[in-house]
Amino acid sequence: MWRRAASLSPLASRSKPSKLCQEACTFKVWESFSSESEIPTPSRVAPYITFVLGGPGSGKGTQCAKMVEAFGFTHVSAGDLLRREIASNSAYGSVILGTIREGRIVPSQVTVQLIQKEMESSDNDKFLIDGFPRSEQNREAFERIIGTEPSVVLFFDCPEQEMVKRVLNRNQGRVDDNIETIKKRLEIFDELNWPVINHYSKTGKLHKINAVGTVDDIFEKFANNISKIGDHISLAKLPHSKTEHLLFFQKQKEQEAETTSPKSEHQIPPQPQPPTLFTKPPAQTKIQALDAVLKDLGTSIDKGVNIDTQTFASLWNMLAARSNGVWLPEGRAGFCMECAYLGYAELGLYEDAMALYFQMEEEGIEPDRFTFPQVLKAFGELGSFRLVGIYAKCGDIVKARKVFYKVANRDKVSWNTMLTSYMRGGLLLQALDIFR
Ligand SMILES: Nc1ncnc2c1ncn2[C@@H]1O[C@H](COP(=O)(O)OP(=O)(O)O)[C@@H](O)[C@H]1O
Ligand SMILES: O=c1ccn([C@@H]2O[C@H](COP(=O)(O)OP(=O)(O)O)[C@@H](O)[C@H]2O)c(=O)[nH]1
Repeated sequence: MWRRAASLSPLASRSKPSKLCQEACTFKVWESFSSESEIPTPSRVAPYITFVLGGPGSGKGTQCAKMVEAFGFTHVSAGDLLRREIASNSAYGSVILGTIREGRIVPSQVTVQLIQKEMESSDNDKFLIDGFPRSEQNREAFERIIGTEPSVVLFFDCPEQEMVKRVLNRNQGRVDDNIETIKKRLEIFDELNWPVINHYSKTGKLHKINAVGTVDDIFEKFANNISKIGDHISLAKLPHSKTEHLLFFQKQKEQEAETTSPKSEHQIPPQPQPPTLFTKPPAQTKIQALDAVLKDLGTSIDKGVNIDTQTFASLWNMLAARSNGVWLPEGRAGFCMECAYLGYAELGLYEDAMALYFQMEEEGIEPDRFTFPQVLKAFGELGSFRLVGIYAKCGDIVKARKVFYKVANRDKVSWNTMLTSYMRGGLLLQALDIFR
């Protein structure tokens, strides 16, 4: 579930002097804006968020528009949201206008709140957040208020000269597309955006894209980078022409509709299945992409970086590889299973998580320091008698028995479930045996 923090805490106390404090300096002006009434926390699956970073004119907006058309992401441009706020003549419009005209950054809570509203008004769960976060304060505010982190961060790397040329030719009548403001924006970008880029580089989420070249060439790199982490696009299947994009996206939607919507009202919608190991491997390109991601994550974990659960969940989605079942690269089976486990647990799919845990146990994979607390949590959330039931229903009496004997306080329900399982399996002697 993705969640939001209950309140917006002022940024002023964390700020330092100099340009770095410009957000905080204007905080008072925005205070009332950010104290709007809270909207109840939505009950939704964690969204798949991609931050799209890059200097002014690096081509973020152009590429995001293409991703929307081709793969159905929802494009949330922070700059567009702010310009919309100005156009709506809201009480804060004129202050936002002044900030943009000077090439400075609008206080984090204002932008985050606009992003939040935009995300909540969308039915989609795949977002490209363009031109945000522009500072560490932006990033921290997003994490605190929205309560989640991006799965992927893309950085469009473009030389300054090229950016200036593009912005001056943009011709959209923007108040900030003039040489003075561009200089200021580039200065601010250098000072405040690099720490964000470095942060995501350290967490292994950052993918740098060379933003010089034709729009189509860059798009291919952009889409490939997103597909490395997400399960939304298969690298091997990535189409090239515009018509192919549309057909591909249409097909994806149809497939998704088939797997998610019940055929009739009596039919139970399909539940995520625990992974089946070592089924048919996917195409070579996908194997390489998976290997690269796993290597990155493995290295980060080895270095002690705490990989966030959203990434684990994304990895799990990727590993599920839909119709092919799950394919695990050699030597990383344990790691992948743990990721999958954490993905399940984080999504609240405790039954699946526990089923996978027992599979891991059978494979001789011990939970590590990240997984173990989640195993305990899943046990607590699920109640062990339900596990006995799950196994009994699947006809796996050996596992059911194992769980049953692991539970210290066996209650009436667990005794009954175990007994019924034995009876159902025709194991009368074993059924009697549990009373000894
Ligand atoms: N690869 C490219 N080569 C040349 N011009 C480009 C390229 N990508 C975008 N542009 C143009 O550069 C300008 C800035 O692009 P835009 O997507 O608005 O950048 P950003 O959102 O990063 O500020 C636009 O006029 C756009 O048409
Ligand atoms: O998260 C954001 C995004 C944008 N802006 C302001 O909006 C301007 C335009 O941003 P946009 O992303 O639209 O343009 P780009 O910099 O990509 O050309 C920036 O210079 C900032 O003044 C901001 O304050 N916070």
